[in-house]
Amino acid sequence: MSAIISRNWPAPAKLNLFLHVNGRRNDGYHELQTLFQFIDCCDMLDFCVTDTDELVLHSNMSAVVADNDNLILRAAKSLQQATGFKGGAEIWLDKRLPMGGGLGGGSSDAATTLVALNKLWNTQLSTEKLAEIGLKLGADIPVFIHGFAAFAEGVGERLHAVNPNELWYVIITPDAHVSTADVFKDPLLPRDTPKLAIDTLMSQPWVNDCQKLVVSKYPQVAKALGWLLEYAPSRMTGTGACVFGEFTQQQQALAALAKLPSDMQGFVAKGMNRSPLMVRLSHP
Ligand SMILES: C[C@@](CO)(OP(=O)(O)O)[C@H](O)COP(=O)(O)OP(=O)(O)OC[C@H]1O[C@@H](n2ccc(N)nc2=O)[C@H](O)[C@@H]1O
Ligand SMILES: Nc1ncnc2c1ncn2[C@@H]1O[C@H](COP(=O)(O)OP(=O)(O)O)[C@@H](O)[C@H]1O
Repeated sequence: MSAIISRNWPAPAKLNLFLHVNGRRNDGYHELQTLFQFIDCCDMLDFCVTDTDELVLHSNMSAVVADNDNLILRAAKSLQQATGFKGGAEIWLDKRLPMGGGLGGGSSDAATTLVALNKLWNTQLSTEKLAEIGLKLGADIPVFIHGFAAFAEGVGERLHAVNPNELWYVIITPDAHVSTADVFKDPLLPRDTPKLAIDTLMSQPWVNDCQKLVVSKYPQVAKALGWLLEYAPSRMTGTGACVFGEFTQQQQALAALAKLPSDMQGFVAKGMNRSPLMVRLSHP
């Protein structure tokens, strides 16, 4: 009998609708306040439970990230260790999201792996426990595990559900790799934005405190943002390099994208306050 494959587990991307750096902690990490919203563009994962403890990943990105470094295998291993589960899994990743651009695809893949395997292995960890395991692998993983748009504090682990408008976005992926570590190391990064109270979020102008620094160092990001600002309110997500412009109508977003110069790459996406992962979780 052939093994059963559980298919089509989505790992959506996120945007940081704003990102404030409030200070630096003693351990070197930065205190942030950010507003996470998912978008309807996803990597897709399939899983098959196996009898031995082996974890095997098949993907269309393996040449870029070594298996040992892949957050998917690291997440699966962490779940085995936390639960003592004796079996393993074969995992297929269809990588569709641009990597390392502040869209959180790697973190989302890890979150989907934890949520899916917890169900398929019947290990029955709570969402909070999964988020705790995820946080050790990356600061953005908990929000993908909880699956609701959130105002996040700390390094991104203290989450409060919020409902920002689900707008349409034109997202540009500049041809630049921005290292998160380098941005946070830079002496020119502003680190003193006063903390916001949650009830004032929607009435504040939304900014990304990393943007000015990244724009000054990466002409490709400056160019993409400059172009987008001609059409819509626009910002960078995370520590870059991707930038997004906000549109109320899909049609407007598509019309702007159609004018994108041929030396830039981009796509249109819809904001989602509920992750498609949660919808998949409720299906067999
Ligand atoms: C700032 C965000 C916003 O979403 O940027 P993006 O990664 O999405 O661009 C994330 O929280 C990023 O989280 P994560 O992706 O886990 O960060 P990592 O790559 O592990 O961080 C690399 C390095 O950046 C520094 N770092 C990271 C996060 C933080 N709150 N303070 C820091 O000082 C640390 O030196 C860390 O070793
Ligand atoms: N499954 C994965 N998908 C994408 N990146 C991964 C994965 N596993 C590990 N990584 C590493 O994590 C880094 C950050 O990836 P990603 O989450 O896409 O970007 P960001 O953190 O900028 O939002 C990548 O550059 C890559 O080295």
